[in-house]
Formats: sequence, structure tokens, C-alpha cells
Amino acid sequence: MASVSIHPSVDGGVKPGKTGFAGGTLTCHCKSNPVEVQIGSDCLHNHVCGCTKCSKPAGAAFSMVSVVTSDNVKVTKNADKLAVVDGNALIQRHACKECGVHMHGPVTRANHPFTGLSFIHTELSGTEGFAAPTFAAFVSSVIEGGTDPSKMDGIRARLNELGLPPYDTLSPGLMDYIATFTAKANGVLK
Ligand SMILES: N[C@@H](CCC(=O)N[C@@H](CS)C(=O)NCC(=O)O)C(=O)O
Ligand SMILES: [Zn+2]
Ligand SMILES: [Zn+2]
Repeated sequence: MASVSIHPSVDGGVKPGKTGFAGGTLTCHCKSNPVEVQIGSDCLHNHVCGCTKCSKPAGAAFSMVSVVTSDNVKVTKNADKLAVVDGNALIQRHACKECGVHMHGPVTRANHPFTGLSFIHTELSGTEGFAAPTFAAFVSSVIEGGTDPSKMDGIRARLNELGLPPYDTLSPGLMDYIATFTAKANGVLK
């Protein structure tokens, strides 16, 4: 069952986070002058994502991606090496121009449910303790990234085995959060 690599951080089993964890430093893969980003809190939620836009380690079918509030994200070293991958995307993924690693991705678009949040990859921190992923998002999207559709049953079974329930968009909790935001913005809900 373990033939497909979901992500190196979960392939050996999902490691629980540490209660009261206060953050850590994310470092890119450059051997010299790496970019460093300080995260001043635990992540609010963590998950694995199969979409083509989130950066995946070599050989992995998924990225592991989480959110923190953007005021808890500070680029502390070699900020000049960062460039936005796609200026039109909702998530402004800032990648290292040299090694390609995505370091942080703030959402700054006005009136969006995710405004004020930044997407980060906690495995870039040497310190373990960030909250563990709890579900798998955009699972069907791995096909767009080149996965053979015949592998999908096995991938979903492996995700369930790891305790990461698979969804083809976000988890029900997050989809409800987004729909509630939209219903309030439209005046349908008070
Ligand atoms: N099927 C698309 C899905 C892309 C997508 O919608 N990704 C989600 C999860 S990260 C998202 O919120 N994207 C916003 C963005 O990339 O800015 C793909 O794989 O490229
Ligand atoms: Zn780098
Ligand atoms: Zn994604």
C-alpha cells in the first residue's frame, strides 16, 4: 500500500504536533545564502494538497501546506532571492529564485475568506512541532500533475490509511467556512 509517496513528511506515518508550539524558522534549499522565514506561531491548520500550484518535493504526489496569519510571517534572511511565482494567483507564492522552494504565500486580495492568511510549508523548518496535517485537499488534481488516473483508488486508500481523509477541494469544515463568508458578503446570512 505504501508504494505511492504522498509526501516525505507523512509517508512514515503522520507525526503529531506539539501542544503550545510557538513557531520556527523555514529555510530554503540553497547551500549558500539560504532564504529564511520566521514563523511566529503554530499553524492554524495543516494538510496535504494535490494541486499543481503547490510545490511538492521530488517524487511526492502531494505538497504539505498550512496556514498562519500573515503578521506571523517575517522574511529574515536573503529576501532579495524571493520572487512571486504567479502574480495573478490568489496565493502569492514567494519562491526562492535559486532553488525554487516556495517559502510563503500571503493572500492579500480584498474581501476573500483567506485574506490575511499566509500559506507555508512547515517541513522547511528544522524544528518539529508544527500541527500535523489532518486531511488531503485537491486529490483529483494530482491527475493534472501527471498521475495515472488508474492510481487514484490506491492513493485515496493510502490517504485514508494515514488518517488524511481525501477531498477533491478543501475539507467540509473549510468549504463551510468559505460558503459562510460568501453568504454573509451577499447578505444571505447575518
Ligand atoms: N485543479 C487545479 C486546482 C488549483 C487550485 O485551485 N488550488 C487551490 C489549492 S492550493 C487554491 O486555492 N489555489 C489558489 C491559488 O493557487 O492561488 C490545479 O491542480 O492546478
Ligand atoms: Zn533557495
Ligand atoms: Zn494546492
